[in-house]
Amino acid sequence: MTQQGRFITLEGGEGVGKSTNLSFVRDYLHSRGIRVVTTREPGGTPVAERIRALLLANDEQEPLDDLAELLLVFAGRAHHLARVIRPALDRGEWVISDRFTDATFAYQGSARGIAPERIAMLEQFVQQGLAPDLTLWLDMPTSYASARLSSRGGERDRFERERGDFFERVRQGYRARAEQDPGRIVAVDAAQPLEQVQRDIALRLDQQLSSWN
Ligand SMILES: Nc1ncnc2c1ncn2[C@@H]1O[C@H](COP(=O)(O)OP(=O)(O)OP(=O)(O)O)[C@@H](O)[C@H]1O
Ligand SMILES: Cc1cn([C@H]2C[C@H](O)[C@@H](COP(=O)(O)O)O2)c(=O)[nH]c1=O
Repeated sequence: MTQQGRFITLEGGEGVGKSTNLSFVRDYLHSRGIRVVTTREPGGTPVAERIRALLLANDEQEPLDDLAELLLVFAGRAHHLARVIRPALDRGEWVISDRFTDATFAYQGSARGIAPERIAMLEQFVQQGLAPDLTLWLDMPTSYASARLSSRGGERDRFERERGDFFERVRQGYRARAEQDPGRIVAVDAAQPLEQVQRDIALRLDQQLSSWN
């Protein structure tokens, strides 16, 4: 009998350590004999990566409209679900994604100001009830994240160039999601040294694995 695949997402603002800890979660689950597919949003397939490039591009000549941004996010997600996420779950593999729909509520909803009801409508239409089983929300003060991003260097994408309280609104958006769905979304204090962050994640994964068995 094929085991049921599980869907885990990592969420949080810019530079909180999602990619770093996604590798940790993948290796942790591998070490327990679980077959894992890792992916990311926006992106995750060649077509969805082209949509990602559109979303992240800095085009000062023609700034992207907020509603167009939202629809592009869901267009990429529909394709990603059809080509990668659903097939992997159907094969009994676990999927770990660097960001998913909580990011849409935080960025397009809380930060850009699109009504959550509109996002929820698209969520239902595109995902047809499919949602993460567990979300690790890596949370830390926005000033820490911006210091980490500065030390990483490189050119900033369209989101990373946002100013004012944009990232504070993103953080509030994630907090609101976590309050609405405390059984699924677990806050992890991402301002701690990496070893402690990963001890907290491992503890949470252990609890979750035993409750799923
Ligand atoms: N707990 C930690 N303490 C200190 N530095 C960390 C910690 N976690 C990650 N970092 C460092 O912070 C930087 C950003 O980490 P990472 O790229 O994993 O974040 P991210 O959330 O995936 O970023 P992005 O939003 O840009 O995709 C990297 O240089 C990483 O090594
Ligand atoms: C899934 C998703 C993502 N975004 C934004 C958030 C980030 O700024 C970029 C992705 O870059 P990163 O390397 O993962 O930091 O996309 C968004 O606005 N809405 C979404 O649903």
